[in-house]
Amino acid sequence: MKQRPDRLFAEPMAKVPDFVFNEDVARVFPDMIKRSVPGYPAIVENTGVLAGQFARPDSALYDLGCSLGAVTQALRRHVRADRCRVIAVDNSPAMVERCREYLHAQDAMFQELLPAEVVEADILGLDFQPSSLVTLNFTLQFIALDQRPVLLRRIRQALLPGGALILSEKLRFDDPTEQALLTELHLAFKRANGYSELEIAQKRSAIENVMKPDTLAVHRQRLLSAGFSQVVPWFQCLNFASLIALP
Ligand SMILES: Nc1ncnc2c1ncn2[C@@H]1O[C@H](C[S@+](CC[C@H]([NH3+])C(=O)[O-])CC(=O)[O-])[C@@H](O)[C@H]1O
Ligand SMILES: O=C(O)C(=O)Cc1ccccc1
Repeated sequence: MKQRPDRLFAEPMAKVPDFVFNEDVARVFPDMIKRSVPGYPAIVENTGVLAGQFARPDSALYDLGCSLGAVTQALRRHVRADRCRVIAVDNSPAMVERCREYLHAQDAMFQELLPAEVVEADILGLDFQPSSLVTLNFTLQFIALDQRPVLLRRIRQALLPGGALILSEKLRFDDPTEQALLTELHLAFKRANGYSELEIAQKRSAIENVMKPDTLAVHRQRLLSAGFSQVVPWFQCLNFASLIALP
């Protein structure tokens, strides 16, 4: 499928509107996320590999906040457990429409893929089926702070023994030196990927009210409070990390 470059914040804006996952964002999303999130391709591909170890027969695999379904595609490439199905969920109509198109294209290219359905819904209102794997790939950071514990508790309750939640997030750091260093290095990553100072500044202003990163300590404590027994970080690239949470 054709890859369009992200130029959404390239021209000066009188007032930068809050970031929303609309049609404009969906159109450039693969380019935007690869150039903005260090380690994103490695996290997506290896989420599929990890899922292969946790997936159990006759269970659901959830991709929550699926956007265009990159994680769903990785799950379908790597998971071999019998009679598993992927349930990809997003509340952005533009993302869901394109996600379905991408999955149909994957169906046309490969045989014997896991069945996948894309549901247009708020993940806070889901009635979870018994599940061996749940992924929140850069989605929890967009959920209201007071809703995060409720969502994690529901996920924990849906998880079967031997299953896992894979949680990927941008991190914030309490230590000012660590926060400043990793923020500066993330800026260098964006510049190296062709974003201008104006694009970087306007994007930052667009996401600051809608995307609220937590520290690793907050994530760990909240997961344990939600009933998870153990939290194992498996990937970090600058201020972006991914955790395995075991039921
Ligand atoms: N309450 C909600 N209910 C459903 N979806 C939501 C909600 N809030 C936000 N979203 C959706 O969560 C996604 C977050 S992007 C995930 C990337 C993807 N996982 C990827 O691996 O490519 C991360 C980013 O852009 O940094 C968007 O598609 C939102 O519409
Ligand atoms: O943290 C950032 O600076 C980002 O740009 C992350 C991001 C990536 C894609 C959509 C929204 C936020």
